[in-house]
Amino acid sequence: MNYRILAINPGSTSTKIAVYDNDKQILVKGIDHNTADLEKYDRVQDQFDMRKSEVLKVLQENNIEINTLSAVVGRGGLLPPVKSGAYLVNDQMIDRLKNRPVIEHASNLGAIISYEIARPLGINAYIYDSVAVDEFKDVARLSGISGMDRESLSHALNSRAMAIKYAKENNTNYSDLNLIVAHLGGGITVSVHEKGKMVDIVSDDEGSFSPERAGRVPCKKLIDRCFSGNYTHKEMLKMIRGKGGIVSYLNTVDVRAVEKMISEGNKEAKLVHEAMAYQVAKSIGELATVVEGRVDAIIITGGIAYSKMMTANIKKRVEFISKIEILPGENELESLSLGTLRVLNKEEEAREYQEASLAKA
Ligand SMILES: Nc1ncnc2c1ncn2[C@@H]1O[C@H](COP(=O)(O)OP(=O)(O)O)[C@@H](O)[C@H]1O
Ligand SMILES: CCCC(=O)OP(=O)(O)O
Repeated sequence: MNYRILAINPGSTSTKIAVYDNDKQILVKGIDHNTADLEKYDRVQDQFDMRKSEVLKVLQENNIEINTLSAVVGRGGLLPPVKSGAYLVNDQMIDRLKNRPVIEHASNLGAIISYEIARPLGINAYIYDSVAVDEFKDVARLSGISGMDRESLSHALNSRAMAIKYAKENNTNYSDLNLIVAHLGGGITVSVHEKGKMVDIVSDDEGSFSPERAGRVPCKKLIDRCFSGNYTHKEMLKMIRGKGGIVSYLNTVDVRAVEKMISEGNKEAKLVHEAMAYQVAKSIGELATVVEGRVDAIIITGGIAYSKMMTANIKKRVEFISKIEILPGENELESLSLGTLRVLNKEEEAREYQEASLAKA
């Protein structure tokens, strides 16, 4: 059977799409959205029409008729906790993402755009390995404040795909290994995978700062700033997501630009670069305790894993824990498409999204 799959990955500044004929990629395209254009929208949800029409335009320009599609898959957004793998997009999921997302995030549009393209065609829309994949053990949920549990929000799609790829390349099974995966992109999350389950993470507000996020910051100082009267709620959120991390020190989110500054002798750039590596290493060390030190490998992935300077600085601090595998870039469009192909081929089953039955069902 031949299947054609459209994969959609909305990010903070771009929408990446790919079309696969079975496991063969026939189109890949990153649609960049102008920052000034995006700032016109109050909520992520308001960008729906603009992003959907850009996706359809790219398909048209590349002579891909939408009625040749077999399924559409979007990066799963900030839902309440879900399991790993595929979910069929349904009205309940759309209602949640449109009206009550756990956090405003571009990936919330993945399911919505997919659904709106798929529905008139009479085909299914899916999400795969959502940001909200939650396989935490109970002990991982406590934050230290009753009623304020930790949340499993991570780069699950790329992190799980890289962990599975590592296992395959080493002729073993994901479910036989303990792995730590550090995803280093515009946001950074680090996850620990114990025998095929992502049992804990260090999220993008619990660990390292990243190009555009603050990571863990001193709580008391943050509270004082919130109540200083100088900032709105929206401005404070932006300070930790969007305008935090590297950009707050160096006015760029591009690690390549930071490395150029370092090569030109900029000492602050060197310190910030080193501090990020130092913080990522601390997150890896923290998660090694979850599996009591029995770590088969540490995988470093994401766009920043292309940086030899960054990976070397992380490696020197964590190689005492386990061997290091560098798998640069992010494989999200391929992971979405191939996951959906497995569903279409009936090798995997897509779950039904139901609000009440979430992660523990
Ligand atoms: N060759 C490279 N060397 C250093 N950093 C890189 C390289 N390629 C990409 N990056 C950095 O990776 C980051 C983006 O990573 P990516 O995984 O694409 O993130 P996102 O999908 O969150 O935007 C940017 O900071 C970019 O500068
Ligand atoms: C919350 C984890 C997912 C995430 O932040 O994704 P991006 O880095 O792509 O924004």
